[in-house]
Amino acid sequence: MPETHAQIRRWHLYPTAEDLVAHAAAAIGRIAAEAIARRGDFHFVLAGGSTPIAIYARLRDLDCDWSAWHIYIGDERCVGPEHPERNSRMAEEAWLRHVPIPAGQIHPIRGELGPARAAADYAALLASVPRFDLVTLGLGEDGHTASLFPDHPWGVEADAPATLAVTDSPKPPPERVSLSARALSQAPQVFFYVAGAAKRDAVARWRRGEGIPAGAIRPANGVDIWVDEAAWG
Ligand SMILES: O=C1O[C@H](COP(=O)(O)O)[C@@H](O)[C@H](O)[C@H]1O
Repeated sequence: MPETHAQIRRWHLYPTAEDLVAHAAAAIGRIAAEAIARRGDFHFVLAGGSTPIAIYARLRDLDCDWSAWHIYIGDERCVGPEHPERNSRMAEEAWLRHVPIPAGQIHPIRGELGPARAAADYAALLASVPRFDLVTLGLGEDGHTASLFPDHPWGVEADAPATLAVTDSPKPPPERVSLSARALSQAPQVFFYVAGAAKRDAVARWRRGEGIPAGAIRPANGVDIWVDEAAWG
């Protein structure tokens, strides 16, 4: 559980964001193929924001059994389905509408319901999910991940709910839904994508062991952080 052990971090440093994208997309493809070979399906939690867009675009070219993929999202902004700030719309445009994953296996958070109802709705869905094989996350300039922000609840406790309703996010839009740190920590593999000089300060704080939200994601196998040189500093 997140509060009972330290975060194990494996940093993967790439010269450019393009290198990071190529290696991260290939790793996702490998993990998917292994999960499908082992159990017949692949349960994948997506990061939102702008950093993963190029990775998602790469995934369009994967040669794989798309019928075995099940897609979730780690956080959502409470705006309409077609709003430009909607994380699920970003993933749809960059990747999902270009591949034949069955529509019933793509599970957006219904941010249009507002934070409380959307969080409850998604928690009910997650209760029936057998497992996550891979969770992917980003890192905000203030150290946030998913929609877990500094000085806000992160849901690290063993009995924390799977989802949190956020009503006062410091980054717009203020209303959001996030998977809790506890839920995001329940995967054998957790990747963070971190690119660009704007993330340098957050990376430095994380490396120093400061208490940023990204540090609250503590899966038993540790986390893999894919970082470009601009963010590494
Ligand atoms: O608001 C959010 O920000 C973080 C970081 O996004 P990025 O644009 O800096 O890559 C993201 O991981 C999260 O999903 C999103 O809702």
